[in-house]
Amino acid sequence: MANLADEFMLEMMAPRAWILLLVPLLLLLVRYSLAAFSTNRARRKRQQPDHDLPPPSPPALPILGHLHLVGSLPHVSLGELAKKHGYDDLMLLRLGTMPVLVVSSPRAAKAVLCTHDHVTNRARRKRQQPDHDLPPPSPPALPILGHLHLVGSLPHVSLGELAKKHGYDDLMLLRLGAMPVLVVSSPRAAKAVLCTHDHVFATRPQSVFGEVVLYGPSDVGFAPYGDFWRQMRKLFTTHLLSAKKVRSFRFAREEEVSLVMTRIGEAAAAGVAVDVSALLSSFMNDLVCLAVMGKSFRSEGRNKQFAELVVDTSPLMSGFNVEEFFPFLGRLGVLSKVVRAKSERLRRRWDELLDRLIQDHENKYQYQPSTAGGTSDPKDNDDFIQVLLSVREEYGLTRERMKAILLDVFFGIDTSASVLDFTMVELLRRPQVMDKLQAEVRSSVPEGQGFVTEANLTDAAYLRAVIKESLRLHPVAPLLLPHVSMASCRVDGYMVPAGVRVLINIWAMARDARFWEDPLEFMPERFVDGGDAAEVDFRGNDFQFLPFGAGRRMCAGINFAMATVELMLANLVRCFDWEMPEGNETRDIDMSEVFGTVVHRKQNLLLIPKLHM
Ligand code: HEM
Repeated sequence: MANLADEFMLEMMAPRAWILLLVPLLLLLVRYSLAAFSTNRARRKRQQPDHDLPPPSPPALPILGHLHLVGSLPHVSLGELAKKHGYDDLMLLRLGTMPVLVVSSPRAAKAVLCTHDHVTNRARRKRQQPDHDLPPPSPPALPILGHLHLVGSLPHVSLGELAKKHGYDDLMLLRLGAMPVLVVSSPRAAKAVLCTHDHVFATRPQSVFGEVVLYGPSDVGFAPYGDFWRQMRKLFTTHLLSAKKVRSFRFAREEEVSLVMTRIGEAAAAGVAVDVSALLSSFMNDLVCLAVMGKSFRSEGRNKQFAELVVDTSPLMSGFNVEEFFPFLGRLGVLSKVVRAKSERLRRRWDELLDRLIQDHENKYQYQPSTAGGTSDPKDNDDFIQVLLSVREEYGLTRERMKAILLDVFFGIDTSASVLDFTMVELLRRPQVMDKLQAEVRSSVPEGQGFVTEANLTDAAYLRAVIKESLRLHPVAPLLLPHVSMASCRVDGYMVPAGVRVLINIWAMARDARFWEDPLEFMPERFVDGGDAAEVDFRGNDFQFLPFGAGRRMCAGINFAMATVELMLANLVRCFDWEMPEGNETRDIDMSEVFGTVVHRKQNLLLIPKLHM
């Protein structure tokens, strides 16, 4: 045995035996090392991938992708799927056409949400501070209607609420039927549209109404932007409604106001209620008739005919008509025929009244174009028809163009009457404001003087603040008149395509707590010295307050409107104290509105006047 052991030991010590023993051992070692190396490499590759391969995906179906693998509880089914395939960290799926990365481990979550957070945030930031070619954001839409079902009977209110709900505080792109509409809800975006890019947004939409009732359109308010509009606007602002011309109508205004005060005085003496809303409308109508025709046709009933025509025309002007949202319906014929027929009927009624008036003027004044420049200079006290006849050569005015311009003047009636109506209601609801206003106006008129004149009102700061506050809380054109983009344009970082209708929601901006203190309170004090909005005016430079618009298409009748509203309001509060009819409280006054080109209160205001003097 010992020999055998010795022999074995000797064998082992021999070099050949060592080699024989070592080779299989080495082979085994290499195999294990290689196996360990390759598994580690695969693990490492999964753990710290350093290649351009996408994350792994389970097998997918042709169109559905992995959609059929996602159950009603996606967190559960995605968890099970990842586990089943061993995709413990990341798994790339395709749900329909949408690629989706599923993150299932803390390490991968840290990589996405912490290490590479800037990549995901960049996309979010891009949406928040846009500087790209994307259109403005839109809420979800329905297939054919688009967002039409979201616009209620008071579009300024529903559009304001919609913008707020989705956080689209500046711009929001809607589709009303087939029509793309940009809704502007912040002063910054309004400034971009009406000031910075005013030249791009200065045109108006086309409509059957404009084509038929406004002869083309050949007026100022609805004419497309261009040389013709520029000429008509110049005519309007230099000859019809310049500050000088408005001053020259001062006595006519004072006379019309005194007539109204006399009528109210009679009601006061009889102790009966007055329909203040109706009275204000007929006052504005009579005043405009006087400005246009040079004399009142009240007794002949012609003033009333104009008033009725304005009321009948108003619904077609609002720009919220079905055939405009669905032009294909128009092309089918039925709808456009109805609208056209309605417009033609209105146009015939306007023609009948205006043609006669213009003809009378032509016969009476025998207008001859002057030799030099083809113009005879209009005089200060000429009525509007006289003015138009005297400059017709200079401006190339046809009979139709004259009528279109006169229509714009008539459309202005409604605005001022509605402003006065809203103001009276707010004053009744706030007796302290009424008292303060009455004190200011009454103290500015010398004792013994009958009615308030414009000369008495030069320092009436509170009166102006009251009117401003009324225009802020109740802008009578809450979406302005519609503008249209003439080219694609970057607004506030978003790309607005050409041909988009633009609505500026001045109603929402004037009630936005970001720009106004206690925005829903009627507080004229904000506009007087020391108030937080003392420097804010409505002349188109303060974009949180745009009752007359801003830029090129801003209201052309602002001087005429303000002079009239101030004088009428001053007389109403100076000559009378006002009470609600028996059994009614001021808190019962219905503030609901009716939308149109001009917004009105739904119910007429009935009040009992008490003579002050
Ligand atoms: C308080 C009364 C009034 C208010 C609140 C008012 C308001 C407005 C507004 C918001 C616009 C549209 C601006 C835009 O689209 O950017 C406008 C346009 C216009 N307004 Fe007035 N308005 C008033 C009275 C008048 C009066 C009395 C007249 C004429 C006698 C008049 C003539 C016009 C005209 C011609 C335009 C169209 C301007 C254009 O497109 O170039 N407005 N007005």
